[in-house]
Amino acid sequence: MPDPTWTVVVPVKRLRAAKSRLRGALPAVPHEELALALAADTVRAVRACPAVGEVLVVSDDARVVAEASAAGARPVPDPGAGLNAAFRRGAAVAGPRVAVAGLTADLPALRPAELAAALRAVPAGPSGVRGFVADAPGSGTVLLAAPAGVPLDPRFGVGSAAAHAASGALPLRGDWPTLRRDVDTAADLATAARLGAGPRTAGLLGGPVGYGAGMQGTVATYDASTRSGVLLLDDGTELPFPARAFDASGLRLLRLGQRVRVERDAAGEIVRVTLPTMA
Ligand SMILES: Nc1nc2c(ncn2[C@@H]2O[C@H](COP(=O)(O)OP(=O)(O)OP(=O)(O)O)[C@@H](O)[C@H]2O)c(=O)[nH]1
Ligand SMILES: C=C(OP(=O)(O)O)C(=O)O
Repeated sequence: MPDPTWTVVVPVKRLRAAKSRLRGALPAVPHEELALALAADTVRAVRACPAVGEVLVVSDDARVVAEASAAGARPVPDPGAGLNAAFRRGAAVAGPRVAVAGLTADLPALRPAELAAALRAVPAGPSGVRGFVADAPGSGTVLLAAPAGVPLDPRFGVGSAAAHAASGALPLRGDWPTLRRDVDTAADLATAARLGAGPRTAGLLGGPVGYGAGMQGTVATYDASTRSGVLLLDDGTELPFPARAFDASGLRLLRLGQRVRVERDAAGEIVRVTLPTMA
């Protein structure tokens, strides 16, 4: 039997008011650009998910509406009564005979295959059970999915994972790190960047405002068996680097005393060690 086709409802707040806890996370990037990039990467991943037939973006923000339409999503006016009302409006537009999932718009690292796997995990058939995916900390919800004929009945907001479970929704269990990684804070953004943010968000992270771009130092210690070590920065700071930073360099080895360039993420962690001559 083929997988059912889902309609996914993605609500996006007015950019001016959205993602307030993230304000200032990228000091050189206007806040609305960051909020828009998170939503654009989320919608792009949902559109690329083979289990999804239609994407409804519930928003009153003109830029969000324009981008959503250009990306092949269908804009739905926000009723202006908060997040759950926005989800309910999207579900109503989809209609009662359609499988509807609500997804938050702050998942810039989302991989379409993880969304597809989570939607496959929703019990099919006449049981009438909704499924939800908790966010990485476990208290919030990133996805609430209702099979055809079952009302979405969204309970998003603080403590929504418990609220969804209490309302009879089934917690969907699976290793879906990019689906669970909603971005509320600067630390969440750094984690999403490590998981691999979508192109719009990555463009803001790695552009001229990139963290630590141009910082240089020398290799103080390097252990080939763990592919990790310590760098001595030009300002005298010693900075350990993990194997994944070395792996991202494309180099085969590092020599002690070798001069390197260091790329760090929003949280200050080294994500790549390269030679100063490398692009
Ligand atoms: N359409 C619509 N979307 C909303 C509304 N409130 C929240 N959202 C969206 O719901 C998702 C999850 O909400 P939060 O993580 O609380 O995001 P937020 O309210 O923008 O962020 P904070 O200001 O930091 O709480 C985000 O994608 C928001 O854009 C609303 O009233 N209408
Ligand atoms: C909107 C929610 O949470 P957060 O604001 O933590 O993303 C939620 O979990 O329903």
